[in-house]
This record gives sequence, C-alpha cells and structure tokens, in this order.
Amino acid sequence: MSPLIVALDYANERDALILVDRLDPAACRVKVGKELFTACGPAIVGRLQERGFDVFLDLKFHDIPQTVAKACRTAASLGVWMLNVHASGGSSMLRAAREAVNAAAGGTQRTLLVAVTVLTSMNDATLREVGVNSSVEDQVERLATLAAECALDGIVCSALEAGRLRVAVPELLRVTPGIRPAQDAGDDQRRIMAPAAAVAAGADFLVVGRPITAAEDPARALSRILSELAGDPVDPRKSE
Ligand SMILES: O=C(O)c1cc(=O)[nH]c(=O)n1[C@@H]1O[C@H](COP(=O)(O)O)[C@@H](O)[C@H]1O
Repeated sequence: MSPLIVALDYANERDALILVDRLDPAACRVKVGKELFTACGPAIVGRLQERGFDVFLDLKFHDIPQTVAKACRTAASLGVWMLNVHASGGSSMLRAAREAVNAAAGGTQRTLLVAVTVLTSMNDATLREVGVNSSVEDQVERLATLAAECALDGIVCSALEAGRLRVAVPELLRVTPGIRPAQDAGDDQRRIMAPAAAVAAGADFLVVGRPITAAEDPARALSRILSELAGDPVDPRKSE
C-alpha cells in the first residue's frame, strides 16, 4: 500500500468527490480536514469509505480531556482509519483520547490515533511567539516522547525530524505533511521535504495536499509522486 495520504482541503463535497473519483484507493488514502468536515459533516467520511478509501480524519482535537475523549470516541465510531489530536494538550488529554479510541473499537478494527507535535507551518521563531524557547527539533522530540508514553500509535511531524524520531521513539508511526516535490512552492509550510527524501528520512506516511489538489491534472500529479517514490526518474518537462 502506498504511503500517500491526499489532503482533501476543499470547501464542499462536490469538489472533493470530483478529485477522489480520479484517484485509485489502492494508490493513496485520503484526509478529511477542518474545512471539508465543517462544510459536509460526517457524511463525507461515509461517501469516501463507500468508494473504498481509508480516511484520516484530521480534526486535531485539543481541549480538556473529557471533551477530547468524547470527540475521539465519536470520530472512531465513524470507522476512520486514523485520527489526530494535539500532543501539546498534555498527558491527561492524550491518555483520555487513547482510552476513548480503544473503547470505540470494541475489539474490531482499531482506528490509529496520532498526535500532532509542532505544526509544519512553524519554525523556531513562531515557537518563540507562543512561549516555547526550545528549537523545533527538541520540542518535536519532547512531544513525541509524551505521545509514546501515552501509548499513541504515531505522531505528525515534518520529514525533517523523521530520522531523529525513528531513533528516539521507533514504536511510533511518523506521519509527515509539508511534502513538496522539487518544482512546487512551499506555500505556508515552513518545514518541507520532497517525497522520496521524506521516505528515505524515515516517514511512514506522506500527507500531500496542494501539490496534488492544485495541479492541473491531479491524478497525474499523484502518479508522478508515486513514480518518484518507486525510484523512477522524474522528467521535469512533464511538470504540472
Ligand atoms: O495534521 C495534519 O495533517 C497537518 C499537520 C501539520 O503539522 N501540518 C499540516 O500541513 N497538516 C495538514 O496537512 C495538509 C498539508 O497540505 P499541503 O500543504 O497543501 O500539502 C493540510 O491539510 C494540513 O492541515
């Protein structure tokens, strides 16, 4: 199975399904984030599952433990493949989320629970703005260690930290957004890496949004990334 997760960052179901109907569920998973979920509600998860896609529900819960636990339980009951919370919510919140996802599974297929460490749109300067004086790398490792202590399944980090985390917390899956093929703009992302380099650095899953969704031909953009991952040479003249 491919490590790619396509971020369906759209404002309505129609646009999301137009893209999805051009993608192969054997070639990628899909991510429903705050924009699409706010527009469509849980029904969009069912529509994607009917089409054979594993869904990462990216609502990045961050609240008091009971609120996060209830939200996680409800999200897991949708049968999503993966869901996330913010590690900076602390150990009580993370443990409550863990217990809630376990309870929702009821012995059947379990939703993967991952924790966002430091957003890929942040760097040392933006961390300082919110009172964190550590470097991004140290803060990511601190939060990843906390997630491991609370028995989460993985963490969201940039691929730049994947190698360090593979050593520090090898038991955690590494989910990496901020993926940019060489010819693409970084947009609002600060910590970016190209797809093949990210996998080589230790990423288990690559979250890719605009390089696919904003491409003239999204299916071709996806297959170019898959070819790059397979080690095939990428012809720059075929760039989107
Ligand atoms: O949890 C996430 O998915 C996430 C965490 C993070 O640190 N950075 C990050 O970009 N994301 C999400 O990953 C996607 C990246 O989209 P692009 O920048 O368009 O590839 C968006 O849907 C973000 O919400």
